[in-house]
Amino acid sequence: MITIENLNFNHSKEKQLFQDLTLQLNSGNIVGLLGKNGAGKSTLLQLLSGLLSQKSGNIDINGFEPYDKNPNFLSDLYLVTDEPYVPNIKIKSFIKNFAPLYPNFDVEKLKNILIEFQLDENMKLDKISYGQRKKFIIAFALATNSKLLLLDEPTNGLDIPSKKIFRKVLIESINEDQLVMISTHQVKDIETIIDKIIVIDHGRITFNHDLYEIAEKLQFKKVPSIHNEDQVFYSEKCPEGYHIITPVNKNEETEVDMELLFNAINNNIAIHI
Ligand SMILES: Nc1ncnc2c1ncn2[C@@H]1O[C@H](COP(=O)(O)OP(=O)(O)OP(=O)(O)O)[C@@H](O)[C@H]1O
Repeated sequence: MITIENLNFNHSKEKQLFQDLTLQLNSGNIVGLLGKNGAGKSTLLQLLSGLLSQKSGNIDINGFEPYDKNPNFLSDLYLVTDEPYVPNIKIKSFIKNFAPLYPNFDVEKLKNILIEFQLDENMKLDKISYGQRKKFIIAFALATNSKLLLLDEPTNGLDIPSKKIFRKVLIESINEDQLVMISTHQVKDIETIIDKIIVIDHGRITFNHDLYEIAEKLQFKKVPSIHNEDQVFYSEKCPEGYHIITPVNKNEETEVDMELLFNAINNNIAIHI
């Protein structure tokens, strides 16, 4: 669905951010795009949505080059930015004006998600909180049924119950034809819903694996002390002892602790998968 080949990009007057970046992503996945501040997550989402143009290299999304801004491409893509721009109108006017731009828009789905998020169609978008606006835009994005959903820090500003509802409505909403990319630092917010992790650092992809591969190859445990250091890829001290990442032993699978894994990758620990 997405093929990126030898992508080179820098913001004007800035040093090179992406250098020969190559990446292939298929539909049917919810991808967690992780990375430290300034790693290039938002820039990558802007390149994929055609807001920015690469300096060289190719981006192909279902046969479209994003920066060409073909209407058929734009009507099958939704980018939720961290600070979504919304006009000063009621939710119902927003739906009336913008839903027709998306041929697969599902009004019933939107209404159901608005109920889940406790939003009312008569609310004015400039009179609601940042978190409520964010929830509305997430609901709208899901209702477009776009093949590509790009969510930049979607859980920023959401309270704890709303984060749970976000995960629920996302999982219920998407199908195998869609690809969802969620950029975040809030690893815990998305660890139960993503099936692939991509980590970028200084514009380079430093980790790109499916969850099932990680669960098959690594174990995440809490131990009182560390005995065999050779067998431990990464450890962090905790009140009960240590959180550790080890290779899988005797085919015993554990739940992936994404925050621990992310910390290990950020500490340049070689994780063998
Ligand atoms: N409009 C811009 N003009 C110049 N430089 C920019 C612009 N936007 C981003 N950058 C720079 O590009 C790099 C990548 O920024 P980007 O916003 O993509 O990172 P990010 O991973 O999304 O960070 P964060 O997690 O803080 O949102 C940073 O060094 C940033 O300073």
